[in-house]
Amino acid sequence: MTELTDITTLLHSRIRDVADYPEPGVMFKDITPLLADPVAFTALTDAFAGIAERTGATKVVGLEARGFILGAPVAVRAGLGFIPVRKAGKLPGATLGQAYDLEYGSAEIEVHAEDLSADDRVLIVDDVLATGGTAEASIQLIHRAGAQVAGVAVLMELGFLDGRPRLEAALGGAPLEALLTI
Ligand SMILES: O=P(O)(O)OC[C@H]1O[C@H](OP(=O)(O)OP(=O)(O)O)[C@H](O)[C@@H]1O
Ligand SMILES: Nc1ncnc2[nH]cnc12
Repeated sequence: MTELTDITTLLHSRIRDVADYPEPGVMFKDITPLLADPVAFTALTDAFAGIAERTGATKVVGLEARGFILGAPVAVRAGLGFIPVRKAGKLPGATLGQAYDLEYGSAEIEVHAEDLSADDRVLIVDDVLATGGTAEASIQLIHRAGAQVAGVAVLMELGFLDGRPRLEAALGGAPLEALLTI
């Protein structure tokens, strides 16, 4: 087995399918088994940190909540600052906000405007790319804050929900890297 096949197999084996959660018809991809396995979690962190280095990122943005768990160790490993993009109403300072729809509902995300500047190239980290609504809204937020998007890195892409074309349009040439496609 090649190294790439190895990590793909390992990560895939640590994702649990939960049918009809959080609502009927959704196959929920649960990453908690992966988080509980230090070998898999470290391999994932290293893979994302490699993407941060290759894309010349200067900051890592994590998308609440699972993107915080995955993104914060990536920032530390890559020696970069971490910026939380939070669900609306959770950040105490001056924020920029963006509404969006996702596979099971709608929401609004916010970022502290002062956390990003025109010099920044941001790698957005999350666990799942589904419809692409969350990642697209975060790209819009980063652009509105005046910063550049270095790329989007996700653990898994749910290919049947067609998030990629939508996101690639928003990314304008920056890479969308999915370690697994389901
Ligand atoms: O591509 P999309 O259709 O936007 O869906 C993907 C998003 O949905 C999930 O987050 P969720 O909002 O459920 O929040 P959580 O991490 O707090 O559980 C997931 O962690 C992604 O952020
Ligand atoms: N099917 C799914 N599993 C886990 N997280 C998700 N976010 C959006 N859709 C999801």
